Amino acid sequence: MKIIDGKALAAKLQEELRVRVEGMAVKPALMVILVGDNSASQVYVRNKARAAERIGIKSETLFLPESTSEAELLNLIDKYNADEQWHGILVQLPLPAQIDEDKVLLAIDPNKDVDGFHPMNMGRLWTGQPVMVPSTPAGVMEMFKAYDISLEGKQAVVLGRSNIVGKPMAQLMMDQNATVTLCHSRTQGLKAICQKADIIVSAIGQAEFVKADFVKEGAVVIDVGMNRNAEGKLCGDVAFDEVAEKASLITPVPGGVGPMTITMLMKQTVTACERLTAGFDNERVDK
Ligand SMILES: NC(=O)C1=CN([C@@H]2O[C@H](COP(=O)(O)OP(=O)(O)OC[C@H]3O[C@@H](n4cnc5c(N)ncnc54)[C@H](OP(=O)(O)O)[C@@H]3O)[C@@H](O)[C@H]2O)C=CC1
Ligand SMILES: Nc1nc(=O)c2c([nH]1)NC[C@@H]1CN(c3ccc(C(=O)N[C@@H](CCC(=O)O)C(=O)O)cc3)C=[N+]21
Ligand SMILES: [Mg+2]
Repeated sequence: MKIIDGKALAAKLQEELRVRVEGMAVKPALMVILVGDNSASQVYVRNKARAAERIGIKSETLFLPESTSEAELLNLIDKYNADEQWHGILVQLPLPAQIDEDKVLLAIDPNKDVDGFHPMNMGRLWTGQPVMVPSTPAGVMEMFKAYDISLEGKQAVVLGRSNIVGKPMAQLMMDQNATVTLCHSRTQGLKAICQKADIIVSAIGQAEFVKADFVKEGAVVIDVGMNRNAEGKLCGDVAFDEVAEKASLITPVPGGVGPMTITMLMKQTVTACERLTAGFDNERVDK
């Protein structure tokens, strides 16, 4: 068994981005909007700010109260859409109950949608013309590349069908010629499906759900989950110690997918800046 070191790979890719940004006349700028005081979200936005700083990306985090109305948030998004100094706009999810997430994602200019969550960018991904790719699945694909994991003809199983992880993950792997099975809470016979997989990507948010008997000898196991176990310790969806004995490659939590997510978000911000300063428009230009 070998551990896929997301932290080290993220550091390497961030250094490459730093060099790329050094050569840019206009420095990329990212606006992160956090509504409410979700403690996990605070950690994530702090990690994003740190990575931006290391790379030379300007970033600002707007901390809005839990009581913020949908109209207030939509107004702010309009403001940053129109403001040329910002190339990326990210609204941290989840949002408080009074705010409709779909409306918010639709309001962000697709050219500035560094999360790749706007329906336009989602649609482009599914039709094979990606511009902005959701950062978590993009980070997993970078791991496959860095560790020479070919997806060609492989049986891949994705656990979780969310718009931000499971669905784009399945699409990206299919695009690399894997045969993908997308599982969710209504899937019957989930364990047996996993047992046939060459590659398992778990993104369900259930601590230690994927056990050793789910996993074929030699499979690759990617753990996207970010959970707290009974002792309050950060852990993934995979029972790491027992699964590690069967997997050929496995990601840890922390230090696996999380740092890659942050890094791909930074990469998209750099790309958004390059495209916007070159005058590309997502809605009109087929590039
Ligand atoms: N490391 C990183 O960078 C990131 C980590 N995460 C983490 O990944 C996990 C998933 O996130 P996200 O996609 O946003 O979560 P969602 O809650 O939006 O989606 C969870 C998905 O998992 C499915 N699911 C839940 N329980 C089970 C189960 N017991 N068996 C099978 N399927 C199940 C759900 O099924 P159904 O659709 O039927 O309800 C749903 O499709 C979370 O732990 C989150 O914190 C998320 C983003 C980035
Ligand atoms: N609009 C939006 N975009 C997102 O990309 C988004 C989001 N909302 N909401 C929440 C999820 C989750 N997410 C993570 C970011 C960083 C780590 C991360 O840095 N993880 C580290 C350490 C985390 C820790 O110490 O708690 C690690 O796994 O090693 C994890 C998860 C982005 N998300
Ligand atoms: Mg909501």
